[in-house]
Amino acid sequence: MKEVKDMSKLACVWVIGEEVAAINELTAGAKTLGDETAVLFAGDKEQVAQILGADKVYYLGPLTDKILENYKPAIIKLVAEKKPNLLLVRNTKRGRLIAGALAANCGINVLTDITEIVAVGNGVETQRMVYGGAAFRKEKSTNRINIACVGAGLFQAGDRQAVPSIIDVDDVTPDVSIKCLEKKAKGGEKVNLAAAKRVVGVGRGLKAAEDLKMIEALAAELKAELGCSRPIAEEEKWMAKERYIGVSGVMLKPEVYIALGISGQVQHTVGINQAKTILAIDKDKNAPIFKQADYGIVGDMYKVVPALIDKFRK
Ligand SMILES: Cc1cc2nc3c(=O)[nH]c(=O)nc-3n(C[C@H](O)[C@H](O)[C@H](O)COP(=O)(O)OP(=O)(O)OC[C@H]3O[C@@H](n4cnc5c(N)ncnc54)[C@H](O)[C@@H]3O)c2cc1C
Repeated sequence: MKEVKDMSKLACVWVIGEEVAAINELTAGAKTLGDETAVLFAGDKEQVAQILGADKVYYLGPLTDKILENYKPAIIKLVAEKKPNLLLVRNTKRGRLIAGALAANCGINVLTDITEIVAVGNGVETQRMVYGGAAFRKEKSTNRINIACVGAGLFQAGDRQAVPSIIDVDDVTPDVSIKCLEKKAKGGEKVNLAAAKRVVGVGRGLKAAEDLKMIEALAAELKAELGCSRPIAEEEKWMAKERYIGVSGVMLKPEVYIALGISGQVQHTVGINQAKTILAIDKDKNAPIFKQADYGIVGDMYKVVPALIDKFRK
């Protein structure tokens, strides 16, 4: 029987990256957008086996004394040769830099900070936030090749994934005008809030860092991850930056989000738009968070949270 092309998909979508978890997440998205998927990976060769879901992995080389950008010549050559319809990179400084280099060298359109992407004809339609998260803009790119910079949590890696075939790219001459001198493990915690099913978020309603114990106790009862609004991480520094939710932080997709002492400014709420159920607790009945919440409790969180912990324990 003749092969039937799925018209809602592009012929070929690639993912470029160096972190396996991020690559697997982007690959899950690539599979929804393209018939054929491939990953361009630079890093520890042993990690290639952990890359799942794509049809192929092009292995560029290690990153011991190098950075991903050093492989720009090989990436540009491969893209110019194979002409995938769409490339996906993480929306990080490094990902954006690769996107810029590809745009300059291969005439590719760069689609930044996207919150939604669908294949349309031979191009893509994307949505992204503008005015600091106060509004969304839809864009359509009909360019032959596009590269989208995607934040954490837009796609979710599946559980059972196919093992790709591995292709060692052999004519790689890294451009080492920038050399990696030292790598240090990042201090603090590693958390993937974007994948959490339940999240308890706390805001400026919290009076002191030590009161976090009360919030942690609630999160523990609910088997939930802890998150926060930006001021709690950036200003107070009571929680790691990886834990703040919103336009400049993490985008959540949990079953349940509980907002404690968070007023609900748009820069925060865009990060919880995709939560299935939102419960808000705030002492101000006019707090904007109540407009978005499915359930609301107007009250002092210092009274409501211990009462909830008590109830859950019983
Ligand atoms: C460009 C830009 C990007 C930004 N990006 C982000 C982002 O990604 N994420 C983010 O979160 N913010 C972001 N912000 C900041 C954002 O605009 C808000 O300032 C921030 O979200 C407010 O945090 P909050 O709700 O914790 O604090 P507040 O707005 O001060 O709200 C505190 C709430 O706690 C309530 N409260 C006080 N005491 C109690 C109590 N005892 N019990 C119950 N309720 C109580 C108050 O009634 C109030 O509603 C950004 C801002 C800009 C300009």
